[in-house]
Amino acid sequence: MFSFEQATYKNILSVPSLTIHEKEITCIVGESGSGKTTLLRMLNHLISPDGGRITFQNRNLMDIDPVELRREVVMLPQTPVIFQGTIRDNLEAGLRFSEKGLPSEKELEKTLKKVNLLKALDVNAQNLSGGEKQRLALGRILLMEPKVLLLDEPSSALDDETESLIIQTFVDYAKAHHKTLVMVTHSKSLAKNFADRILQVRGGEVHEWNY
Ligand SMILES: Nc1ncnc2c1ncn2[C@@H]1O[C@H](COP(=O)(O)OP(=O)(O)OP(=O)(O)O)[C@@H](O)[C@H]1O
Repeated sequence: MFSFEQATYKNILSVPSLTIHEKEITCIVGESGSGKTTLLRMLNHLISPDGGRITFQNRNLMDIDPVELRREVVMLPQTPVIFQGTIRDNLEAGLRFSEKGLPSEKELEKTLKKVNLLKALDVNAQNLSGGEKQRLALGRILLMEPKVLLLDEPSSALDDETESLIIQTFVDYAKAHHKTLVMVTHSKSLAKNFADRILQVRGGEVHEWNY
């Protein structure tokens, strides 16, 4: 689905050859600062390689309109983006951005239940806790129904229970809907539990980790 060909980024990453397969759960592990987030950001073209190329469904990422790409390849960053306004505004934001139709009231409420956010749609999103904001951002992504979900490890500000809930929700969703999930995690045991394949970033290189 994604293919790296001699792709390099500054002196941070050098990836001569790497394929990320469709409908698999790929976990990315590696020490802090090794380049895991950088790798994830390359997949939805938040940054582009300064050498070589990356393809998505056999098309060079450079040739794909970023709005079109991010309709299909959606990232949940370490610290979620929360917009001014209500929970409803925030749930609808992704669909507005990707120029998709807006969901019904019922769909919005169903999504809140899915991510275990038991709040009214008209609540001001700024007043939510860190974990609730993370779940709201997750709900926004689920509504977009992208082909590929990119999950950067939820910030360490979250308690373990909330973190595993978010990851579990992502994994269940990806499995049930045959989505491709690429997930950064510091936890090798978590990766072993969930991943079809584990990639390790180390010394600027990316290798398959066979445990
Ligand atoms: N745009 C950039 N320009 C220069 N250096 C950068 C840039 N982006 C990231 N870096 C550096 O590249 C390295 C890898 O960063 P990255 O965020 O990808 O690591 P990580 O493995 O995700 O770390 P963590 O587990 O701590 O989140 C770090 O040393 C970081 O400071």
